[in-house]
Amino acid sequence: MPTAINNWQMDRKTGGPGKQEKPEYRSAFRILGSYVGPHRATFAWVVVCTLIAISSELFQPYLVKVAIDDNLMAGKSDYGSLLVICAVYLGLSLSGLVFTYLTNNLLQFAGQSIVARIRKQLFEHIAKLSMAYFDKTPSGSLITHVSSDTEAVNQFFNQVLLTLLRDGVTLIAILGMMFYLDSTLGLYCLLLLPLIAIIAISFRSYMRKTYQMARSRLSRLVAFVAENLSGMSLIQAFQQQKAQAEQFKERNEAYFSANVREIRTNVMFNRTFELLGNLTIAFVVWVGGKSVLGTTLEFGVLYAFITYIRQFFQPINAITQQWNTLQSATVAANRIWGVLQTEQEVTDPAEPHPVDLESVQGRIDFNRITFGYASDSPIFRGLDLHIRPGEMIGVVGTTGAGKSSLVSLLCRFYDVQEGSILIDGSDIRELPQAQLHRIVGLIQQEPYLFAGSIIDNVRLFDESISREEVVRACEFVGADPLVRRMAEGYDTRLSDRGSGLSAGERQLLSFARILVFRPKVLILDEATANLDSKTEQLLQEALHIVSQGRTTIVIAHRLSTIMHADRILVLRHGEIVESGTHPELLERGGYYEELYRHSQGEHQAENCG
Ligand SMILES: Nc1ncnc2c1ncn2[C@@H]1O[C@H](COP(=O)(O)OP(=O)(O)OP(=O)(O)O)[C@@H](O)[C@H]1O
Repeated sequence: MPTAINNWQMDRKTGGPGKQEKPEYRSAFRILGSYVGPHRATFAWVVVCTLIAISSELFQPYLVKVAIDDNLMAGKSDYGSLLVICAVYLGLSLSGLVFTYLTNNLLQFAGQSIVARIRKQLFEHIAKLSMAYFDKTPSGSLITHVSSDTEAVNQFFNQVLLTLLRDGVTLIAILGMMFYLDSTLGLYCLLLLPLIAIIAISFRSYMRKTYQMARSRLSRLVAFVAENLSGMSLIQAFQQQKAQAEQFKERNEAYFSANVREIRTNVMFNRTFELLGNLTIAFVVWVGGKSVLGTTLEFGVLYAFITYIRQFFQPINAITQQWNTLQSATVAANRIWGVLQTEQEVTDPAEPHPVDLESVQGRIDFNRITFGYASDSPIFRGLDLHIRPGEMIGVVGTTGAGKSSLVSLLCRFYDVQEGSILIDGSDIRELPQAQLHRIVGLIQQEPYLFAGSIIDNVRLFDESISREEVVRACEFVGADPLVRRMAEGYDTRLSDRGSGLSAGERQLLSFARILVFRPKVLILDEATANLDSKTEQLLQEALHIVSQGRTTIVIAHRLSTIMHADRILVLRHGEIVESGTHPELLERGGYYEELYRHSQGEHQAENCG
């Protein structure tokens, strides 16, 4: 929830999301081009089909010209050839239809396949990135990469590419036909090109601005809604609905006005082009009409010319309209590439040394480790800690002392800067990560549950783990009665992150998960925080069962969770300042004893209450 509040404040300070990135066309085309390779044949067919479709459409006015000049105007009563012309006209219309359909389908298929591949690559790559990357990158921007950015790339293939190809070729072909029919009139039309370019360029920058404004205001609106949804409990608890509605209204109106401005600009642009087209037709009717009257030009040629002029403006319009899409696709492609190029900080060794999982004993050695999230401010400076197989270690300490960081290092979410961490004498950097995570199991304060059935959540979608094993694990940790009370028992589908369950119930399921996966080293990071004493008692019992035969590290603020540990460590500013059993530490009269006295006071207060 603090994230949501911080974002609201940031948003207010900066007035919305950051500046639009500049498109880098060359690198974007190189990136997108690299995906085209496997679909080369499809794209070749797209070009062929497009050329046939364009030819079919452009020959139609020419056919009418032939009918007018060679038949009607020539005064022939040759119904047979007129019928042939009509049949060919119909054939061309049909071929235009069929080949346009084929072009669209082929391009859609290739485009969608490329985008599906990019999306898959992105998702798989993001899942492999190190925790340091997620510390720096807001999840919102990753969601944008996987959803909107890939969609922008999709539009590149299905809209921009198609327009550039079809309308680009159409434009050139129309000019060719015009010159073929009458070079003088063709030359006049060519003179129009600079005028068209001036209009397009002057509108382009304005259209880009309005387009970008609308997009950035939309993402601001969407981000605001997303934050509100994730922070709904806080909003309701603090009665912030009215204040939030006001802020939403402001963003909504800003998006509305940006949209209206964008539409107005587009309409203005289209109408200006239409006006220019009509003026050109009027000009051609005047100049060409004079020639027809002077019998230097055939009537059919004038007819075909007018039709071509009408067709001439449509592709220019379409290409200009695609400019914005091209820009956002370019930015998106570069952004996606940026993520795909991000290297993992924690990697598997070139030659990993796998161990036999069954023979792992669970001995852990932190050998003079030095680590800091920023390398110039270490949390641990040469920390030494050695844990025997099967030992249960309790870790307490002040906030920010480095308790969670210590276990993050053991899970290899980050690598130490100096020293080493060994499991049974093997450096964890030498183990394949997949194996390390089978050896070390972590239960956090907020257990993560996926949308899926209870069974799948416990066995993490691993079908090789039988239903019976899951049920047995749940029985062991005391989760079975809770599951059986649910409407569909073990097949009950959990909603978003298990929101239908209490924190304790979710935690019980994550204990069962640990039993099923049988890691040799078990870590509990504040796993019993935020639970009432009754649920905590239930989890204590579950922990007792789960920790049997395992090296267990328990980080806890509540001393009741770790009182019976074989050894308790007190961490302060990244150093172990006290170490011993519960009675030993009490006798010592240090930080632990102070903590214990404090917790006893709380306990008595709770009982009195
Ligand atoms: N991902 C991170 N990026 C940068 N700094 C971090 C990160 N996680 C923790 N820190 C910092 O490292 C220090 C140790 O944090 P850590 O979470 O390990 O403490 P802790 O003892 O578990 O605290 P708590 O009991 O409050 O959970 C703190 O100063 C914290 O601000």
